[in-house]
Amino acid sequence: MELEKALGLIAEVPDFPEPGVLFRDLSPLFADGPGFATVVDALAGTLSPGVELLAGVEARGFLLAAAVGYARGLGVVLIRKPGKLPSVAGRVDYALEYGTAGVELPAGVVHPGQRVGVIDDVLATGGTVAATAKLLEGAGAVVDGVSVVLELAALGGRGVLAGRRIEALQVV
Ligand SMILES: O=P(O)(O)OC[C@H]1O[C@H](OP(=O)(O)OP(=O)(O)O)[C@H](O)[C@@H]1O
Ligand SMILES: Nc1ncnc2[nH]cnc12
Repeated sequence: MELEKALGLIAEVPDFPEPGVLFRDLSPLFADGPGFATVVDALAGTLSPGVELLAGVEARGFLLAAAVGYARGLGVVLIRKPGKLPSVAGRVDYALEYGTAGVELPAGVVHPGQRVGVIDDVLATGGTVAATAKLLEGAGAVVDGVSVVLELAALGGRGVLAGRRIEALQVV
């Protein structure tokens, strides 16, 4: 399937999870085999050549990072919401377009100097990716690019992540 058609499978849901938010729901894209494959291949094509490990952000980022990791022969570190990991290397709390959240890094998975590519579905305010980068860099890793399916430019994430290599398959 063509990338444009695959991206067209993303649904827009007004006023979710709260009034005023136009929620981008990737569920129909994830459920479409050819569409999902197209997007995974396109994301795989955005990775820096030196990337050694992928970081997937819970929950939608897990799906994409796992598939891209398989496609490129790379492993995945799960960046989790707080309270899920038995052994934690670090935690960062942050604000979202809707509410607040936190992320945790599992202990003993990321090594100093390791080049990690960050994968998520949506870049909005940039809070999630900034927190993820802080976690990874706190563990001594090198964040070597951020790849997302959809960037919501009006929410300013690219500015928050100034200086980082950001690859978005679609910017709206
Ligand atoms: O750039 P930001 O403003 O930080 O927003 C982007 C994040 O918001 C969504 O995750 P959410 O926290 O809703 O979690 P989910 O994947 O578990 O639904 C999305 O999957 C990104 O991770
Ligand atoms: N509008 C939005 N749609 C989907 N995910 C999001 N994460 C933050 N803002 C979002």
